[in-house]
Amino acid sequence: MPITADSPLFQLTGLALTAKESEKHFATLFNLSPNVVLLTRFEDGLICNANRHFETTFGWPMSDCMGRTTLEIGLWMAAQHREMALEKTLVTDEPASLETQWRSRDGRTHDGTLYTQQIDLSDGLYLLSTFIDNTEHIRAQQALKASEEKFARAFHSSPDAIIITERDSGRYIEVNDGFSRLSGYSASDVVNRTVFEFSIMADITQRTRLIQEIEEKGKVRNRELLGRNKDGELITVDVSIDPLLLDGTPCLLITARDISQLKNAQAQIQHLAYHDSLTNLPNRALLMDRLSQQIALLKRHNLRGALLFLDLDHFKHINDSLGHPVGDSVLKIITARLEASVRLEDTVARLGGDEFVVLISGLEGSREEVVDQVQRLANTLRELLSEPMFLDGHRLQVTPSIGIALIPDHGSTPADLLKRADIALYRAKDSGRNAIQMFHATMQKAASDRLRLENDLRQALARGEFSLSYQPQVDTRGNRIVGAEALLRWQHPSLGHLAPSQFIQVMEESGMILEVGNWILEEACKTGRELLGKELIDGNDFSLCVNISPRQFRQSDFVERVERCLRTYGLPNRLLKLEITEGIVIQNLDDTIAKMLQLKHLGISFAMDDFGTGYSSLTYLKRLPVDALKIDQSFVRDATTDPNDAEIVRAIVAMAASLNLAIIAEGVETQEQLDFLAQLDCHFYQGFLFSEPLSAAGFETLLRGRFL
Ligand SMILES: Nc1nc2c(ncn2[C@@H]2O[C@@H]3COP(=O)(O)O[C@H]4[C@@H](O)[C@H](n5cnc6c(=O)[nH]c(N)nc65)O[C@@H]4COP(=O)(O)O[C@H]3[C@H]2O)c(=O)[nH]1
Repeated sequence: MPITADSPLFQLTGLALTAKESEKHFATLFNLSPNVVLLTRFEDGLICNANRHFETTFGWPMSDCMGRTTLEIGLWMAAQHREMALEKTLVTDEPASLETQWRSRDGRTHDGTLYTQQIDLSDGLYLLSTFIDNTEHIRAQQALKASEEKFARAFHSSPDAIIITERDSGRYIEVNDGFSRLSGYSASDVVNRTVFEFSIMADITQRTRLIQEIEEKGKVRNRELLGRNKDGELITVDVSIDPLLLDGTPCLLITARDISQLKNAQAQIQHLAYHDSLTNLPNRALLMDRLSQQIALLKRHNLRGALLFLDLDHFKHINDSLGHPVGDSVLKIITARLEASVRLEDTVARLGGDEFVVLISGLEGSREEVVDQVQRLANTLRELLSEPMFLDGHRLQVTPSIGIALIPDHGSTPADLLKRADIALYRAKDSGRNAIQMFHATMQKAASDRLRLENDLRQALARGEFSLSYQPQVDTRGNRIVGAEALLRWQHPSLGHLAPSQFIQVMEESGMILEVGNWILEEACKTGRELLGKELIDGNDFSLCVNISPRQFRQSDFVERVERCLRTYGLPNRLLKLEITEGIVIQNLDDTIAKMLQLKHLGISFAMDDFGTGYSSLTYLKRLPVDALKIDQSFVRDATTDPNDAEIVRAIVAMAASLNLAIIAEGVETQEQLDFLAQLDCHFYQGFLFSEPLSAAGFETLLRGRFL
């Protein structure tokens, strides 16, 4: 209520004051009023007086607005507003109130409550207006409302469950939709009831501990808890809690998020990271983990364990010839057989491809007894895995090779043990496969020697340490040189000259034979070209024999490579004879035959090397388009002394004759051997008797001597 001249206070104080003093007093009150007070002429709003507050609030000093009307200075937002205010004063003597807006000099709008009252003074009718500026208050209220709305929206639309409970009683005060989604309970189900009446928190005793933690640390963040929904299902939730004071009551603001799916996904990822997807067996990472646990455990209990490293013999052939789906099924059957034959506490792992590892733990007894136990188990596994399996109409039999390392005898770290079991496996394979081999310290040396050899071999080609020797092949009838076999030589920087038998297999296994084999072919063709150019050999009556390893032959572009090489050196195709071994037919006979036919079509011929030492299947031989058989030197060597070998040589010669194949004997060292062969009508041979393998220059000299 504005203070006016008629106000009780004024009148009360006025009783004791003179008119002059009253006027002064009024002026003081007028100016000191915390509200805006304005005196205008009733009829037109001419500004007669305004207090300081008016001046500061609306930016109109008295000097600027005196003598102007309120409409002229734009105080009202609209002229009707003023009329409404005037009208209100007509119906009551009391100050009339009106919610309105006034505009300040700089155009800003002020919301306020306007009290107006007519004052009848001696010189006319006036309007005393008191404006209580509510702008800030209204703005603050609006901001509060907006903020409340914002929070209410955030509260209700949050994907997370948000719950407010009283801290001590556990009474639900408010829950959002997220809570209903998570728990299955609606707000009306729970509000005003306590958390103790539900089992939404699977273990309610945790609540006390959480409250304690809040008291100590001020909050709880991202705690993984178990919840239970209305259907009784357990859910894993991530919970954060903050303390809250509502109307003086300590409360808890709880946000919870269902992380069950996330946990499942995490568990799945974890599983995938530690398991092989095809067989679901533990993979290398998990095996290594279990192995290190086992090593510690066995040590503590003074027990032994064993690591069995298994690999399936010729598994690649199954994949290559019957396809990967059959290969996969074989691996699954092997997995099932392995799992069925070990104890639950043992681990069967797949390291990849056809490599499996069985970790046997807790073996008691003396070392001999443990070795015996493990060997018996390995043998059982070997027999079990070798049982035939029937897949896709195929009867398959896969045999394993098994390497064994004893824990802790053969290593104290997972890596060492695995490496040693692998070394033993390698030895088992080397000894003819389908075998079991226990690690032995001497194997370590062999393995590291082999590794060194492999590393040295990798650099041999680039360092120019390889060369080719040529061993002449002779026709006894006329003692003519009818060909030469190119033989690889390696001059090792520290070990000196190494025979191919010491490194060809390493090259074959490591794949280096592809690159080196290419080089051999090129080198032989280059020499052939030179000899031809010098007319030291007859393009129509000479065979340049090059050994081709199975892996080299299996290259998909092998035919093109050979053709390209011959073209590059301008060598007649018929000059080239490829020496293959029976190993070539182990894989995909049809493909081998197709490739051979392609090469034969180009004029290239084939000799079957080391005949008699391998499978020597007549079925293969009949189907393979070879031109010649080479009698292995092991038979030739003893043919004159051992009747068995003599018989074998005789049989090979007869077989060659009946299949219409040429025949050549290798390793002929004595005249006696030569005579024996001649008597069988075997006239072609190579061997020290005629010449050792010679360097290209040496061979050239030999040829030159014969032509001169
Ligand atoms: N005791 C005796 N030995 C004789 C006699 N005449 C020749 N030899 C040796 O017998 C081997 C004949 O070669 P191979 O049977 O193809 O057997 C070869 C062949 O399988 C392989 N090899 C050699 N060079 C190559 C090559 O360039 N590529 C491939 N893939 N394998 C090769 O290494 C094997 C051994 O080669 P080398 O050590 O050069 O041994 C050669 C040769 O030096 C003899 O009268 N008495």
